[in-house]
Amino acid sequence: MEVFPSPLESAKFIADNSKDVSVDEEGVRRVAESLFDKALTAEFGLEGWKSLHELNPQSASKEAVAWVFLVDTLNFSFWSEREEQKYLVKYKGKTYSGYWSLCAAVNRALDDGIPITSAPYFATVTLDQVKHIFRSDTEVSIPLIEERHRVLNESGTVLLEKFGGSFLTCIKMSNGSAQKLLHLIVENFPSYRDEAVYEKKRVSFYKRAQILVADTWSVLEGKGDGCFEDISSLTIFADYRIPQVLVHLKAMKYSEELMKKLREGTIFQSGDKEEVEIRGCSIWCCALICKHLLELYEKKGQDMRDKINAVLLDYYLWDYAREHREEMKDIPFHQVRSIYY
Ligand SMILES: Nc1nc2c(c(CN[C@H]3C=C[C@H](O)[C@@H]3O)cn2[C@@H]2O[C@H](COP(=O)(O)O)[C@@H](O)[C@H]2O)c(=O)[nH]1
Repeated sequence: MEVFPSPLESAKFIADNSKDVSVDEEGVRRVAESLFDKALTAEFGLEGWKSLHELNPQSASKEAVAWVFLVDTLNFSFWSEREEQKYLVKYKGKTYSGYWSLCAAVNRALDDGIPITSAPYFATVTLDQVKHIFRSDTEVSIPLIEERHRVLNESGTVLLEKFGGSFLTCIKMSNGSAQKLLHLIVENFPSYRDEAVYEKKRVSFYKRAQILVADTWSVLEGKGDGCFEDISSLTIFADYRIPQVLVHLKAMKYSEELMKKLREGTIFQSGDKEEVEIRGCSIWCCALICKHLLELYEKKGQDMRDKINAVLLDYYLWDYAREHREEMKDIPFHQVRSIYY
């Protein structure tokens, strides 16, 4: 059995050695306090995954699980070099950008009778078919279209060869363990192996693998095959929006030098020191926010461990970032073209 570095241990190691990114303890405390009342609302709960997002599947069927697997296999790199020229998809009268444009394109294909979520289809889908399915309603195409085609064929082939063509089989093999499912995903689907080397040590983030476990938990409403007793062992998902919102909320800080590079629009490479520090410190910062939030409730005699975890904190912060895009525009996000997030 291969050894996988733990994203949480990786994050602590990165945060302890980071030069250009730091977690602000006082800021973390303030964010935890500001979330105290929120933690009890529907916005923070597992139900929000369906009730707040019309493009997400509303059922807990095998087809809904297949939808989650397909979307999280393609859940990466939606940012555009110029804000005014973006990939957009119109669906049922609404125009969607970023991650939601991916979901809109998938739902549009399904409505057109294209079985995009079925493994025999996406294992052999052609590049031209992928270009048609993810066609844009602007001049700007979806980024990394060739890589998307490659990971679709790769993931579909693995699903067919190892799991009878169904991700639900993979979920059942995890026997209700989030960590087991995480390892099955990283072990069998190469495009999910989101790792780096930092200060000569192998570190992991497993952003798409962890969000796939989390979205599986959400779409199955934490019940049946989706009841993971260790769901709280997952970390937040180190994308390019969570770091932005943590800096905006002053729970995390960038050095002057890094801020200058970000403001100049530097394109980093996957695995660069700055990128690893941004992602690792984001995971560690959110682990501390969760810890403080649980302690605040403990002081009031309330054990909130089944209502507060990194998954729900992540979903809340990610939705917050989308709703506060305007206020956050002076905080740059780090630009990397990568299939990992
Ligand atoms: N940390 C974290 N990263 C997330 C998500 C999601 C979608 N999850 C939604 C689905 C159900 C839940 O209720 C969530 O609302 C996408 N991403 C990442 O964001 C980036 C896209 O950003 P923008 O360009 O602004 O759309 C890109 O790296 C993408 O991989 C999340 O939840 N957490």
